[in-house]
Formats: sequence, C-alpha cells, structure tokens
Amino acid sequence: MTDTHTHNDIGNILTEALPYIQRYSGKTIVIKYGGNAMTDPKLEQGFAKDIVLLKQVGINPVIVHGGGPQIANLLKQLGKESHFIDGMRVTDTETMDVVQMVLGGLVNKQIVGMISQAGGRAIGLTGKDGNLIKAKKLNLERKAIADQPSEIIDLGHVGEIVSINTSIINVLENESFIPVIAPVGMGEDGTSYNINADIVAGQIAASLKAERLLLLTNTPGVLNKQGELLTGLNTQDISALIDDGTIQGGMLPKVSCALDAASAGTQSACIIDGRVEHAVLLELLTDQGIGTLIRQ
Ligand SMILES: Nc1ncnc2c1ncn2[C@@H]1O[C@H](COP(=O)(O)OP(=O)(O)O)[C@@H](O)[C@H]1O
Ligand SMILES: CC(=O)N[C@@H](CCC(=O)OP(=O)(O)O)C(=O)O
Repeated sequence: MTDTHTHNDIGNILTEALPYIQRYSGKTIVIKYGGNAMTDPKLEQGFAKDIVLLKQVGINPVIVHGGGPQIANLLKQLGKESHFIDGMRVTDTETMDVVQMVLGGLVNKQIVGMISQAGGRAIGLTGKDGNLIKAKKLNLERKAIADQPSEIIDLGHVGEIVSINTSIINVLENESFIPVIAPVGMGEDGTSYNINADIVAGQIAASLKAERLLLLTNTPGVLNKQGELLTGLNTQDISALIDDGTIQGGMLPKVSCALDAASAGTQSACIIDGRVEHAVLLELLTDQGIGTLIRQ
C-alpha cells in the first residue's frame, strides 16, 4: 500500500463520520457500560477515548454502568455467594452495602478517572445524587404455571424505578460535563435499592428522550440457538425468543429495557459487543453497525 492510499483511506474513514456527527450533534446518547464489558484496561481506555471524542464533537453521552462481576468478586472475598433470579441479584442488607461500595465507589470512580485521563470532564453520580432515581422495593411476580399458583418473590433490596428526575443530568450536559451514573436508587424513606443497570439505562434514555441507547456487553449481540448473531429484532421476535428459551438470564433485562426505550421514543436501542475495540465509535459514527438493533 502506498502512502497516498493510506492517506486516502484515513481521509475516507474520517469523512465517513461526518453525516453521523451532523445527525447526532446536540443530541443525547445513553450508553450502558456493562460490568462484563470492562474486561481489560486497554479496552476501557479505548471506551473512555470514544466518549470524550463524542463530547468533543458536540454529542452528549450519558453513561450508565453496571458492575455485576465486580460485585460478585468482592462478595466472594467476603465469603458470600451471589444468587440471581431472572437476571437480578438477590440483595440482602449486607449485599446492599457491598453493591453501594462497588457501584457507587470502585467502578464509578474507575470510569470517571479514565474519562478524565482521556481529557473529558466526567462526574460520577448514583441515583441518590440530585434525586436522580426514586425507587421502591421490587416484588417480582412469578406467573402461575400449570397447577403452581402465582407467587411473589422477595429479592431484598432490589428496587424498581418510581421516577427519574433528569434535572441534574441536564445541568451537567449544559455545562459540558459527562454524567457517569451508578444504578442505585433511593426510596421515600431513604432505603437504598439495587437496580439492574440495563433497566436504569433504558429508563434514563426514555426520560431524556435520548436519540440512541447502546448497551455494551460481552456477546456480539443477541444470538440464536445456533449461536449466530441476530442483527435486527422487534417486539414479536423478542417475545418468541423469550418463550422458546433462547433469550435468558442477563439478556432478559437488556431486551426488555431496549424495547421500553424504543417505545418511549428512542430511535433505536442496540446491544453491542464491548469487547470490540472502539465499539461505541464503530456503532455511532461509521456505516458498519455492529450488534443487534432493537426497534418496536
Ligand atoms: N440469546 C442470547 N444471546 C446472547 N447472550 C445471551 C442470550 N441469552 C442469554 N445470554 C447471556 O446474557 C449475557 C449478557 O448479560 P449480562 O451477563 O448481564 O451482561 P452485562 O454485565 O453486560 O449486563 C451473555 O453473556 C449471555 O451469557
Ligand atoms: C438487581 C441487580 O441485579 N443489580 C445489578 C446491578 C449491577 C448490574 O446491573 O451490572 P451488570 O450490568 O454488569 O450486569 C447487580 O447487583 O449485579
């Protein structure tokens, strides 16, 4: 390859981004950064650079992060097992303390630190800050099957969202800050709640009327039974895939929040592979979409 070719290629790649930058400039993009996507420092630094680049060209990224594996690690060190029901962590009071330490502390500050190092102005928040996420206890209902009656499952401090107050996010966006949000909410009586990060990302995207919702995880997207990537899904496709057991565990809250965001006006929600370097830029600013696109 000659130097001219290389220059042409680079020029083409950079100008390919132009229509996307024009389309998303001034718009909000909610990005869910899953604990499973935070696998190695190089990828994390790449993620931080992508976010700073978006902000630099006038796009407003809002990060909602998870940290499930990181919570599991600390629990294990403390001699506690992790238990999940329908993709949600059973959270007793002791576990809730660990959840707050890991999500509001360790993981949040790690992401904030990396964005700051890449030259961005990140601000870490939990749902308690600025009354961002009002929550209440979630009582998970198991529907009746055959001769088994329906039952309510107690998940402890797992919360469901009552309301999102976006004023703090708007203030930060207007002042050129990048909000980095940990999925912890607070009840009216001050009780702390652990909320699945996908659900928080979906509802924040809906409340902000975000242009796009990206969910970064550790698979290429939603896969079929043969392990092949499904590039586009709608409500009907998703309910069929849940019914036949193809979509399960941690993928359940992801698809349901993607659908919620899409029905609230977010143009599209995508589940993409956070293990791919610069996944965010590839998805948003190039012609090659990656992962699974979910529309109503
Ligand atoms: N149909 C499916 N396609 C892809 N992944 C699936 C599917 N059904 C279940 N999963 C599981 O969902 C996981 C992603 O959810 P989760 O572990 O909660 O990730 P994150 O920490 O990024 O939120 C995948 O690693 C995979 O094990
Ligand atoms: C209720 C519930 O399950 N909360 C999650 C919150 C973190 C999360 O969602 O992290 P990932 O996105 O990395 O899975 C948990 O305790 O693991």
